[in-house]
Amino acid sequence: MRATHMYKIIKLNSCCGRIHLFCYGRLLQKRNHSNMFDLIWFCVCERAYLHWKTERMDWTWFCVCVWSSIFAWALLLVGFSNKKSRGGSKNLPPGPPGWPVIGNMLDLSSKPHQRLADLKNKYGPLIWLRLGSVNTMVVSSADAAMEMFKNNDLSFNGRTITEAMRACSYNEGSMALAQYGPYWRALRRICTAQLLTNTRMKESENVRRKCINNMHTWISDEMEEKGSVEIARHVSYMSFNLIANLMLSQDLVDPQSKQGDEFFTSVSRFVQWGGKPNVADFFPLLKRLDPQGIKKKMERDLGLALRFASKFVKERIQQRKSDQDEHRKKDFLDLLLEFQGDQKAGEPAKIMEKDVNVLILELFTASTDTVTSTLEWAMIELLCNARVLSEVQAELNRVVGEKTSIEEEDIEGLPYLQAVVKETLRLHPPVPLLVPHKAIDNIEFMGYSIPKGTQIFVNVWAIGRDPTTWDDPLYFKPERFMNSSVDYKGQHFQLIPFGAGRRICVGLPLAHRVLHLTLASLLHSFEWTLESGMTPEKMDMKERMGITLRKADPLKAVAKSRHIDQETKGAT
Ligand code: HEM
Repeated sequence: MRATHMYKIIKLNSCCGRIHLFCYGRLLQKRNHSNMFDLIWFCVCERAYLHWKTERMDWTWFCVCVWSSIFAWALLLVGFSNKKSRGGSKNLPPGPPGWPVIGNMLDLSSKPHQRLADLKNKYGPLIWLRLGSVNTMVVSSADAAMEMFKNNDLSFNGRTITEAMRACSYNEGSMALAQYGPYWRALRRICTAQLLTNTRMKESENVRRKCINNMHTWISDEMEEKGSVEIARHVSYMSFNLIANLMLSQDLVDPQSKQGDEFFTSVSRFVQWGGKPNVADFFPLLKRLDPQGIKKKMERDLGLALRFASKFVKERIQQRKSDQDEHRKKDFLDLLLEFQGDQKAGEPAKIMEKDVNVLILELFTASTDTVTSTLEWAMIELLCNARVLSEVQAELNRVVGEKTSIEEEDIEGLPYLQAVVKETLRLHPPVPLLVPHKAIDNIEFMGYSIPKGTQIFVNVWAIGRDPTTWDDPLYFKPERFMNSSVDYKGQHFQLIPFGAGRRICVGLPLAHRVLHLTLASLLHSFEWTLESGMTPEKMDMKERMGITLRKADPLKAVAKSRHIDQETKGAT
């Protein structure tokens, strides 16, 4: 039947018809290019045939035939170019069949980590996807992650750069997006040696204390004003100020006075554009067109945020020129401006001013949203698990007791609180697919031939919920970490919310301290309950995916200044 139709269509328009027949045959041959497509194609042929039969072939149908032929040719060309872009490799990991042109883009949905976790059940721990023209491999098990980070770290150390992140030449100054090489190494060294060493950490403890105390005041004020608190808002202001103090020696935001609001908002906006899926990333031809306008919006908001950063940098350059005070304590910005690279090792002699602006901005974005996401999820889980909440409070009573403020050294004695943080990061890693890596060579990996340039997603969200690794993986059970040495510092591949290997999060030592100190302080200073009318059963745990994974509706809770409950203390 189909053949008859096709034959008659040939008579309709000899040129178009031949092309149709050829393409149709090819598509039927490659059944994995979707039945849906065959169906649409068949309908076009069928309609054309009917028109021919009733001798009503007019311009409209002539155009349909011509356009569908052009489309068919485009498909064939894309098919060939895809084959070429696979580096000729046939030995690729399994994966779902893709659509013509768009490949597996529809397989991702708005929550790619969840959809990819489902696909893992069908295709196993390594999945191959074609996202438009971008070859992508998804790593979804602890063993595969170990193989990647332990035995092949160097080969997978590149970064894919999205169109949005090319706005204002951001990618050229960024550390997170720098390709593996001397510039990236120099920046890592400055961060680890100057900002995040143990000594620096100790020196900056009072800064963390101050920022957390300010947050307590904002929470109390909001409680008085509104009767409930949006926790994430205050945590994000707190961590923004914290990094501002470490880098620029000043507070930048204050929710009461709206001070620094413009800078804070422009940073939040540009983070939002950075996380939006952009078709231009998957079809090189669309890059110039920017069909969703994402790059344009990014240029606006990132441009504004960079102008703020540049203002701080310029002021500091001036201050350093006229500085009489030789004993002024240097902060991270001073160190960036003083940096002298090892040119023999290929490092830049100095970091250019425009790149200093980018780095300053990057540390704000990398730290604020991740810390906020983790602490918001921790509070949600605790407020929905009364037993865990009372256990962690009992531990705080026991160890910290009546002291009004918690010191960082107290954290060592709070293993249950530490387990709560690990459990939160297991279930709710803020960067669920890590920052995408890229294969910098053709590489043999776990029996497959992975072509150079392949984008790599590591699905830490799926790894954290893998039933072959974790008992009751979907339950919030901090106890699982109580007599276990598993932690998130990049050695235990079942728990890698900060990544692992050379590109592991450079801010981990800071994040580790901030998460514990802030959570302990929130719980020690306030008695928390859900808003009236809200119960754990009614709590909507839906996720919202931006650059980090956040709760779709921000958590609102009621905070009451806490006096230690002697009964709980006695009972434990
Ligand atoms: C809960 C807190 C945090 C989490 C979960 C987190 C997670 C991550 C992850 C998953 C990566 C990518 C790793 C990879 O590509 O394999 C990363 C990279 C990075 N993080 Fe964090 N992060 C956190 C806090 C911070 C903080 C506080 C800072 C800044 C002081 C920071 C700065 C960075 C930077 C600069 C990179 C890029 C590193 C590179 O490409 O070499 N992060 N982080």
